[in-house]
Amino acid sequence: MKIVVSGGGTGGHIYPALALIKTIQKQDPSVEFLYIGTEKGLEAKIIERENIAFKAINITGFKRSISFENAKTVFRFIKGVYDSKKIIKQFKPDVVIGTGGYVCGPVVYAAAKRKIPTVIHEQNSVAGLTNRFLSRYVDRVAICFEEVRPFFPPEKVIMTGNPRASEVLESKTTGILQSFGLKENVKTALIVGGSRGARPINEAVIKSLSQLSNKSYQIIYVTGEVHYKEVSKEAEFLGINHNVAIVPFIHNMEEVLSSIDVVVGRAGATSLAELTSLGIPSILIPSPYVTDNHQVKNASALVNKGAAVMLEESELSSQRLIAALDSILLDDARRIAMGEAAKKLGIRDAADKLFALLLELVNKAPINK
Ligand SMILES: CC(=O)N[C@H]1[C@@H](OP(=O)(O)OP(=O)(O)OC[C@H]2O[C@@H](n3ccc(=O)[nH]c3=O)[C@H](O)[C@@H]2O)O[C@H](CO)[C@@H](O)[C@@H]1O
Repeated sequence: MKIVVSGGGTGGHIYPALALIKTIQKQDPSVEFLYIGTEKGLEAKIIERENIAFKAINITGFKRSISFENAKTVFRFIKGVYDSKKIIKQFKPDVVIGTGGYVCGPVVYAAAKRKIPTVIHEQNSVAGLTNRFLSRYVDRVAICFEEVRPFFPPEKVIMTGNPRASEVLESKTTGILQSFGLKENVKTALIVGGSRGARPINEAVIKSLSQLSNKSYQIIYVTGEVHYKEVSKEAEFLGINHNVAIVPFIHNMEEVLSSIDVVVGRAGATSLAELTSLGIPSILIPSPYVTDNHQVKNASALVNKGAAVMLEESELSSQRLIAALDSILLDDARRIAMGEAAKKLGIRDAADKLFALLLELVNKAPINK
């Protein structure tokens, strides 16, 4: 069997794709994959590290206001469809899956037009623009939140959950905290502003560093690649203690998460799938800069069940951040209750469900289409 996978821009669209690929490779090593992304998105770097065949097309997203850039995007979309058709004709996939981000648009559209079975995977509680457009053409729409169902043609929708929820479960590793220069038996918070880092979170964390470095708990603080230099300089100036480890990005997040007691982060859907799968309490600061404010809706699904607390970016301050961390890390009963509430929300067999959906489509498809 041959599968084309496409998804990109940010980690939230790429890691579910990668988790699905890894699950399928384990269950059927004969399956061949081709990943189609862009050179500029995070996918080029992430997929390259995994030894998966990768082809890039050139495409950008639409701007919300009318602009000359949008005219260029239309042209790039048409060119993207043309290039995707060529790649697809050559690779001859049995099924094509898009996991979000604008790169999926031309790839999945081209596949549907060539009558190849197609699936899109929507991670969020509000549908992304590309997935809304593609849902008219694809065979199935796999979702992770019930709230998103009404955005799509009802007969195509199937609840699978996010494959990353399955992957993080299998990755219990010991000695991870030591690899960050931290202690193994001390309560640990992970602070991370999504896959690209978030300046407003970084600003609040920098202001909190001196106080945090005197706490009985320890911190892994992921700045985001582009912010790392600036944050490290500030931290050096402040002379932080050895209980805070600062890194630009974590490539083995699935291993690290199993040693974490609380996460402070954005409310990206893939991160939330990981947290609920493992039952990790969280302090969520939804990004206000995303389509239809969907991170607030993602976060609310956890907050309403007692699995997370939400801090709006507009009310974020070092005092609030430290108080939220203290209230969970210094209160065992609360931390455990939040963790249990999170665990109840996890869909842990998501990767198997998504693979089963692909198989169903491939087996139904007429031969020699
Ligand atoms: C600004 C933006 O458009 N954000 C969207 C993007 O977020 P973003 O890409 O930040 O997505 P998520 O927070 O959902 O997922 C991030 C992924 O990257 C991984 N990771 C992160 C940091 C790191 O150092 N190492 C690492 O491996 C996480 O473990 C996770 O698997 O996609 C999500 C899923 O569609 C959406 O919900 C978000 O709204």
